[in-house]
Amino acid sequence: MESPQHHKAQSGHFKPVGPLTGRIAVPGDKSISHRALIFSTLAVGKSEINGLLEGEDVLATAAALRAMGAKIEKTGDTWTVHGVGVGGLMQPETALDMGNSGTSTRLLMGLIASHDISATFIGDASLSGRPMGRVIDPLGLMGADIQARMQDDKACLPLTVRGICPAIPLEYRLPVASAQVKSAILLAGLNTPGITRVIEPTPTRDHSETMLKGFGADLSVEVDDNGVRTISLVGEAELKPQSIKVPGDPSSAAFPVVAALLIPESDIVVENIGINPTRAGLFGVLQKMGGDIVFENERRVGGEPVADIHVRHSDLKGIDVPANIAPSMIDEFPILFIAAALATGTTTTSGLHELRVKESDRLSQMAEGLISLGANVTEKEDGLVIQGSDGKPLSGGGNKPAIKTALDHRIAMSFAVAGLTSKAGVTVDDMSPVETSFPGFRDIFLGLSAQ
Ligand SMILES: O=C(O)C1=C[C@@H](OP(=O)(O)O)[C@@H](O)[C@H](O)C1
Ligand SMILES: C=C(OP(=O)(O)O)C(=O)O
Repeated sequence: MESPQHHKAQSGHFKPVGPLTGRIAVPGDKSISHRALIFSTLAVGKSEINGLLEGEDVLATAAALRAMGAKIEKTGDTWTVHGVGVGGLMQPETALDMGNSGTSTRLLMGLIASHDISATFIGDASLSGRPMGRVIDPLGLMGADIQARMQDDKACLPLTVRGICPAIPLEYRLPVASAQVKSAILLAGLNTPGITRVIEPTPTRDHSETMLKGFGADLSVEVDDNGVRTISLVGEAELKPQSIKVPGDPSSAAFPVVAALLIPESDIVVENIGINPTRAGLFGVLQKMGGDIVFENERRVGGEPVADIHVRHSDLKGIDVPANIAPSMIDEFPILFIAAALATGTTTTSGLHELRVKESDRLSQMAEGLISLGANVTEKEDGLVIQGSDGKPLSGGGNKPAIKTALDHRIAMSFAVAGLTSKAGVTVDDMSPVETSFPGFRDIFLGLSAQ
């Protein structure tokens, strides 16, 4: 019932709306939700999770963990996980269907790599084109045997991981700034004797480190003078069950936040959003562009900083977005590009090669879609240069061909927001991928514009 769906395309039309007003919440953080389920599975005993994102990506992780022996159920608003303990995973009987989810795939590959089991990973057309060599290389060094389909010299799904126990502890310097690769290695390290070390020249989201410490793992982080982080994890860990509250997802909050900045007279609060600095880069960039964004009621929930985000309509100015901020807002560039297209002046982005290997090539999909709506966009190898419209709505238009979303939820949601701020509305060819990360997306916007 909860295995990932492979949907039929469902187009959507988004018309200009009046001011957005009111208070809303968005679903739970996707990164933290995946990790809450995985770490709870590795604890001995019963963990409880509140605020879990019930999007298809997270449900794919849950289904795979069940197939490897975890008992995962929902009662009322609370998810309970009866963990099997580090080293206790069972051999899954069928292939693990990861749907559209890169995080599920790469983290679970790491988990399986140091267990004496094997698993085949399959996924949808988007996921099946994404590069897996970045996890295959370090997990191979730890002793796992991974056989993948090759596509244009790139290792891709379907692939089979044959884990090894005991695996060999690894010291690994990340060649690409990726929290998924870091987390895959740490997960493999949990059931490996000795110390596993990941060296991270550019910091990425640190939820795995924070949560592993919370679950009782012996993990330390050292930061040198150049900001290079070394994460050391003592293996053969024993994790203790936890009670976890998942904050609202800043990557989902990004859509109503940008919509409220762009639509005149809007004034909204998005409640209970994670503002971990390794995730919240977009909000700082929008503030630099002149966006009226205030963090209210700042507090900590389960080790993560959280705030209510108050946003009012603002006249945005284009800026030069520094490349080193990219990891802290890597999933938010599509919606930033919409904001930039309506700002006054030029916005320049760079250092964004990674955007080409997400659910779609987000640089080319966004450039193509924005140009079709009348925006002035230049696509470079590692970023977009966008000449803003000086606040004038993009033309959009009923007879323009639908925007192509290429199975990418963030492209779909970005152009939905573009439609709300356009002259004549925007049609998006397929809104079904939105279910991967933001169930209820449309209703939340309807609520804000109806008030
Ligand atoms: O670790 C995670 O939860 C994620 C890391 C990022 O991917 P990369 O590690 O590929 O940058 C991000 O794009 C993804 O949505 C979630
Ligand atoms: C890149 C994303 O997710 P994943 O890598 O898990 O598919 C995303 O949610 O924008």
